[in-house]
Amino acid sequence: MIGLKIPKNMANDVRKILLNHSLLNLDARIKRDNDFVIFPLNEKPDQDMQELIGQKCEIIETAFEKQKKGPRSLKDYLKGKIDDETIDEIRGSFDIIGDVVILEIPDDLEDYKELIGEAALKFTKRKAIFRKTSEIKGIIRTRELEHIAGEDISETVHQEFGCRLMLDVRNVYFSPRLATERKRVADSVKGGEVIVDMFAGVAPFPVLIAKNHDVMVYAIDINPEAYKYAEKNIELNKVQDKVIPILGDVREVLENKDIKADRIIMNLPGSAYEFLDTAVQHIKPGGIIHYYEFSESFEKPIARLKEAAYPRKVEILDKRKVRSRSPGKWHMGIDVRVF
Ligand SMILES: C[S@@+](CC[C@H](N)C(=O)[O-])C[C@H]1O[C@@H](n2cnc3c(N)ncnc32)[C@H](O)[C@@H]1O
Repeated sequence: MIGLKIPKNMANDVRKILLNHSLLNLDARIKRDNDFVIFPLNEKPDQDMQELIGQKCEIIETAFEKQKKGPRSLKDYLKGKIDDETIDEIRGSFDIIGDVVILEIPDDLEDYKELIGEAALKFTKRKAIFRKTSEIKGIIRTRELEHIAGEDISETVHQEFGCRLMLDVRNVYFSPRLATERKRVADSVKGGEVIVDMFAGVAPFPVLIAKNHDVMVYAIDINPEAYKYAEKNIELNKVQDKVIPILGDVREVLENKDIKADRIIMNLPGSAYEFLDTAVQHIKPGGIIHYYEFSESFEKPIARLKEAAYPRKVEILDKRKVRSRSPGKWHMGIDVRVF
């Protein structure tokens, strides 16, 4: 069977990436020794995935023991009670944030919510299970949640690429699904940069960047709760001398500060376009904007970027579908250099 051999200290983060991309073979047992972990894979990861995981990974051919019998998956726990297709849908909706699991349960399974919650609790071995009861909405981008199993705790510490991120899932925006996007951006940073995260939330981008580079990051957010956790996370990750948290509307904050940035992060995909003029005013010649937008195609966000920058010239460095938003619509990421 194909295995992915990686140094032990990377195992936790890589396991999450493999699970998110359905690459981990759950029927086989992970191998471990003092220095390395070997994950059993369903298929060989493509080049992009291998680069993301890191250069220290090695694809090898090796034998794995079979997993012990007993309920291991959500399907095993719910067998005979809910049909397999619906369980797959619920499983696909899982967001695991620290000790908290957030999942989606279709309305017609309302009567089974406690059962599903208990199964999710056993399956994930986390502390609290919440059900999504609204879309992400409003300026601060939070959603309503219903507690369905375990302890009713919504504050937790999530681990991501060596960073510890404290947050309350009820009061702030946070998506573990953006972990690989954050890593991609952080990996492109160079030492000495001045960076502005215009919509920083609990500061996952700034903390990851500052942990790995000698930089100065301004982490701005309008949500007082997100600001509070950003302050905590900066302290938890010991990056106080590199990240400055600022509470306020980014337009007003930047209007009163003479900041010129080498890099600006604009992860507010529903309305970041309204703030492009501010970003262009504060980006240095040759600086990079990481711009995000919900869109069906790349054309619209690219046209908006060009229009906002005019008469300055832009170079599109990269464009990608970060994740699916709804059928036909994507959370697009565009990296652009502004001259
Ligand atoms: C989609 S979240 C992104 C959070 C963070 N970048 C992350 O990856 O987790 C967008 C954030 O923008 C903040 N926000 C919305 N409008 C804002 C504004 N005008 N000025 C500053 N922050 C704003 C929200 O409070 C929210 O935390």
